[in-house]
Amino acid sequence: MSESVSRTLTSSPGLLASLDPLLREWLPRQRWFAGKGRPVTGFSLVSAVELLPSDSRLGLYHLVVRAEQSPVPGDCYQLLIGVREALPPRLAPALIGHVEEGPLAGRTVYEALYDPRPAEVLLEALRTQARIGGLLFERDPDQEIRPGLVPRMVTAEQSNSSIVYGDTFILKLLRRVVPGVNPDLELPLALAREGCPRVPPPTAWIRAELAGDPYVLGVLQPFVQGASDGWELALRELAKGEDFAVEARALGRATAEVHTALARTLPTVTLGHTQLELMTAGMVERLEAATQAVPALRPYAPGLRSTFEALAALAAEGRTWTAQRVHGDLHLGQCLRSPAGQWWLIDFEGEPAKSLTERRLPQPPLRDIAGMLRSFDYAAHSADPPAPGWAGACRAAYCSGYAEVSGVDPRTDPVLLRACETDKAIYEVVYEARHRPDWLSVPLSAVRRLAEDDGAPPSPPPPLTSPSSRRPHP
Ligand SMILES: Nc1ncnc2c1ncn2[C@@H]1O[C@H](COP(=O)(O)OP(=O)(O)O)[C@@H](O)[C@H]1O
Ligand SMILES: O=P(O)(O)O[C@H]1O[C@H](CO)[C@@H](O[C@H]2O[C@H](CO)[C@@H](O)[C@H](O)[C@H]2O)[C@H](O)[C@H]1O
Repeated sequence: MSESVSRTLTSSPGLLASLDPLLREWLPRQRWFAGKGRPVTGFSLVSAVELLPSDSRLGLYHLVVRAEQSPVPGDCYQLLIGVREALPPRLAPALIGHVEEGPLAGRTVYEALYDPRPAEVLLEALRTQARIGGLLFERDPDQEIRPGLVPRMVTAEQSNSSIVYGDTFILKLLRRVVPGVNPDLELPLALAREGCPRVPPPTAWIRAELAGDPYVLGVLQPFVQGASDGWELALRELAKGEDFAVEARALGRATAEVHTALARTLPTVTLGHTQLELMTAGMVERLEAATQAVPALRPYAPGLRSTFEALAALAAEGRTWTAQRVHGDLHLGQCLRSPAGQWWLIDFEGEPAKSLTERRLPQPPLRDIAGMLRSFDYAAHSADPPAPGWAGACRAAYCSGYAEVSGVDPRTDPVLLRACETDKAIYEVVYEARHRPDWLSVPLSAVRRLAEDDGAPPSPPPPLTSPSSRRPHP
């Protein structure tokens, strides 16, 4: 490995103190900062590794810091901090600030991922399977990484941060990090072992042992070149007044391929009365918490609760369900279509708001299906004017595609499907209220429909190929 990467130091004591005022201001503004709405009251250092010497022209620190948000315990974040005398204009958007005192006094610190050199350092460490301080850069021995791939930071709105290398690989660096097995690495590795072609197989990853706990900090995967995500494609078709049912059906097939591979390779369990009680109790609890957080939900709470009660009633009659590992946060933005027309599923991290333990629990596959059904509805209701007929055709085609591969049509289980969709719509209301208040009306409109409907099961599966049913403009 290169000379520059080989120098590792633990943090000097004053490092975090000198960065503290700058990070307090900068961190809460980041899209991936999970603790929005509560001020950061301080930082504690979990780990510091100097990847490029800070007394050189360009320094680079890898930090894991806990952002205290008293009185609640704060989250831990992975930061890559570049250090320079001054920032060239092209790096202006990456500025964190000018350090006043401490070991970096007089220097400028910035978000290093915007800068090609620090990004190259990470890829080089993965390529050479470096061990730097507590950071373990590991690679699938059967996959090669060519040296010298040119990095560029992905600028899309993300929960984490990604760098594309030469259109060959994409490295996702997790931002809010928690100890334990991370499904974003665990599930794609399991699917790769199973030979599932719908998920890019991890090439390399960054792990760390921090304060005695194991962490996954990043995953490098093949980059699907020229791909568009399902959300962009759906909006494009909607804007043209075009049907998306053919793609929705292909997405249903891809989802079923992933589910069947996961069920083959990882344990499945039967959910009986007790587990179902726990599951519905969780749904009701999330509803209660959501109505506290978002008062606009309150009028709909009784209608939404009755959906969960219908599920509890089925369980009480002795109905059981099979649960397995699932994607956990499936929506159109997590699906990539290659120029050759193949669909890939990405981002197996699960819902960021849930604990790692919850995200790794086996779930009914209808959880993911509900996520995608919601996503068609999201696209249709973010269009102007809303296009519920378009969403209906996509939802039907998606279920049909799923049934073709798995042998199970999701619509034959309407009570659980409706409960999962309702739970997801409630999650989305909270997510939007916290991250994108302008979008709140989209899941709220679904909540209104789900609460006002009397819970009658959806109509039987419609034909696979229906003509474009986008509602004409009123
Ligand atoms: N293997 C890949 N090939 C091409 N683009 C990808 C790949 N993985 C992710 N992306 C792009 O990067 C974006 C962010 O990836 P994602 O895993 O969803 O991150 P996050 O967890 O931060 O939301 C995706 O929306 C997609 O556009
Ligand atoms: O992709 P992430 O893991 O960051 O997921 C989070 O953000 C998503 C938005 O970017 C959010 O998805 C919601 O909005 C989508 C449109 O932007 C829509 O397609 C999804 O159906 C809807 O849930 C997701 O919920 C959140 O976890």
